[in-house]
Amino acid sequence: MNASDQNALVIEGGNQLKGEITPQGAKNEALQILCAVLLTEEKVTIHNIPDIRDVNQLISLLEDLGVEIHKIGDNSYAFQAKEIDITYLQSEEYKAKASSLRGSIMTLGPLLARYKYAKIPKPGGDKIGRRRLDTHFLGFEKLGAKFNYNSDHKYFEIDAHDLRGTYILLDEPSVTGTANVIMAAVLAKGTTTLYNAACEPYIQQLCRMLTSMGAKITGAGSNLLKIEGVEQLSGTTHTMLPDMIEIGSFIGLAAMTQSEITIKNARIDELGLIPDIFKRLGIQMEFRNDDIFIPEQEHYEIDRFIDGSILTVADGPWPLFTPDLLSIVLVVATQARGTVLIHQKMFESRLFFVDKLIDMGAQIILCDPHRANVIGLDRQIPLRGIKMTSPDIRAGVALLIAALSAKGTSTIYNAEQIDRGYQYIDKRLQALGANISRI
Ligand SMILES: CC(=O)N[C@H]1[C@@H](OP(=O)(O)OP(=O)(O)OC[C@H]2O[C@@H](n3ccc(=O)[nH]c3=O)[C@H](O)[C@@H]2O)O[C@H](CO)[C@@H](O)[C@@H]1O
Ligand SMILES: C=C(OP(=O)(O)O)C(=O)O
Repeated sequence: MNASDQNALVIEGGNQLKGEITPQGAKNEALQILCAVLLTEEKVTIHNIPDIRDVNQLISLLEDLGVEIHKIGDNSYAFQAKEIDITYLQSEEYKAKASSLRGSIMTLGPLLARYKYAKIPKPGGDKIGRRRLDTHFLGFEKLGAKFNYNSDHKYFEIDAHDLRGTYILLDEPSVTGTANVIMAAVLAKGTTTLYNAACEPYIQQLCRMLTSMGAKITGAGSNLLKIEGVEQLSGTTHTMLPDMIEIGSFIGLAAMTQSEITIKNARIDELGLIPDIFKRLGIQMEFRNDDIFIPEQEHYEIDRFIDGSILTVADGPWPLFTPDLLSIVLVVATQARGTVLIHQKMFESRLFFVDKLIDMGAQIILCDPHRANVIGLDRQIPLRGIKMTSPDIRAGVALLIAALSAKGTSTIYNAEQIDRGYQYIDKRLQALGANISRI
């Protein structure tokens, strides 16, 4: 038995689910916000932190760097980065921990801002194609940092003795890259104008938090930010938004399993195009105050474009549709009535999980690494349970949704991929009536 066999989900499919589910705090926001605690020596209290693998690893990394951490509630922590042990960056332990998740890359900006030096191994995260980091380092260089990549030891090392605000046109609106440059710029001398910035709700939340710490940022929510450097930042209290990717996943789950589900406290105002895209797949939903009610639906029919042509669902930087939900859209389409073209523009290896769906009986043509054509089965034939391995976090949840709708038993190996981003997923879905166990 290998390691991945030891963390598997066994799913008995075909049950209709029913009930209420509350989304966890947003994983990708948490990774930014946690890194921002390094920017001040004062206390920062954070609420709604999801209890998931990536986030817990980042918290542990902060602790190793010398941040004082107190758990003050189920999902609340107090952090105080009075003194940071910069020598820890030279240790093998740091290398192992920092390279195990993507979010660790965002310690760079705060470390540069406060300690003028940072070092990081190639970060981890999903293997979903090339994940370049140029935007981060080009941005730091524009602010005056000297960057060196040690290809023997696979380390990025940066010196930033004199960070100065300037005009930066990012080469692409990278989410973590934008967060890094913002965090380096808030304590730099002078004003930084950041154009082609990412503006996902994660970034907007980071800007809100930094502003409440005393940073001077305008333009949050747009792709043009102005950051006037300040001498120092103070402590604050911040609450994470609900995870929009979990919310989209639960909408997809309800449709696929023909279930009536209410997603509680969804912060609908922050979901951008997400509800609209699921509505175009034919999924009905009602907004009840801040809850999303998804009724049991026997059939759902994929819309066409106004000119009658086949619908395409594609990803893009915010406010376009997030790439992290395309796998879910794809799986939901397998049981819809109609056809859709899924176009994953950003990542070249994120659609490769469709072979598992095809094994389960789904009708999908993988046109190339970026595009898949899904011909919905309209529940005429259920998917069949199979044994499979989860290649990445969102494919993992898409396969879980497929398994919950399928006839028979499925086993999903490598379930830690799912645990990286979904809090107690088996227990929370069991509470809705799902038949899931962990082996
Ligand atoms: C920890 C974290 O927050 N991870 C998220 C973050 O990763 P991350 O910040 O690593 O992703 P980036 O925004 O840097 O870009 C992701 C990929 O898309 C490509 N790209 C990006 C922008 C663009 O306009 N065109 C383009 O092709 C990049 O070259 C890169 O290969 O943002 C991704 C894109 O939303 C999400 O999938 C990840 O879940
Ligand atoms: C790709 C993702 O995460 P990461 O960037 O941490 O790999 C994701 O959250 O979908």
